[in-house]
Amino acid sequence: MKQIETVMRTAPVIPVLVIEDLAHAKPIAEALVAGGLKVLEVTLRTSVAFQAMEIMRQVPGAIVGAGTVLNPSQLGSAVDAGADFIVSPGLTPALGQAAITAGVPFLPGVSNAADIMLGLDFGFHHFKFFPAETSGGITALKALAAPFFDAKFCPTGGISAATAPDWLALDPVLCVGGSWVVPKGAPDVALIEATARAAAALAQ
Ligand SMILES: O=C(O)C(=O)C[C@H](O)[C@H](O)COP(=O)(O)O
Repeated sequence: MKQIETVMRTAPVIPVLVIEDLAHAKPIAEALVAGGLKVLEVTLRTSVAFQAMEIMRQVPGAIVGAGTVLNPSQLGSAVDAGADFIVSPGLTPALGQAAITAGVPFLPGVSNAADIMLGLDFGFHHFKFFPAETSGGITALKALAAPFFDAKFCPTGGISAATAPDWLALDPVLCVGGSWVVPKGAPDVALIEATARAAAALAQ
């Protein structure tokens, strides 16, 4: 199992995926990996999310994590479904403890100093800055990164192909997350692969 820093350094962009139809799982994962984005975050927002993760994990090269993990029960189910890593929009003591107990790479969501301090208490140094744009954007992350000089971030929420390079230029930012790579609906695999290739090319 990879460390969360290794996962974050694999590609500059983590596509945030909302899979509504299980038939879309394989073609989307194949197109993303072909385009150079190997790290995939499947949000637990749909009833087929766990099955989608299992299908995507069969695609050679794919590193598949679960997103929108809100509590220990969902974390346990995601680990059972083979999640390579776990992403949450926020951090609670119960979820932090569950991630440590499970020994799974974990990227907890933070949006302020207290969130980061809770994470540090657990020994976490890698965070999803969420929701990135509405939490103050680049200015806010720069301010937070000053006292928390050891912390590394994956800003997510409101980031686009146009703004991703500005975030990736920040030292503590190892990658960004975003749903822009895979538009909703039936997958246009050629478009997804091309968008992924452009995103992968943003590597620092
Ligand atoms: O579902 C989750 O786990 C989340 O925490 C939220 C997602 O990461 C963001 O909604 C993605 O943001 P957009 O790229 O602006 O669509």
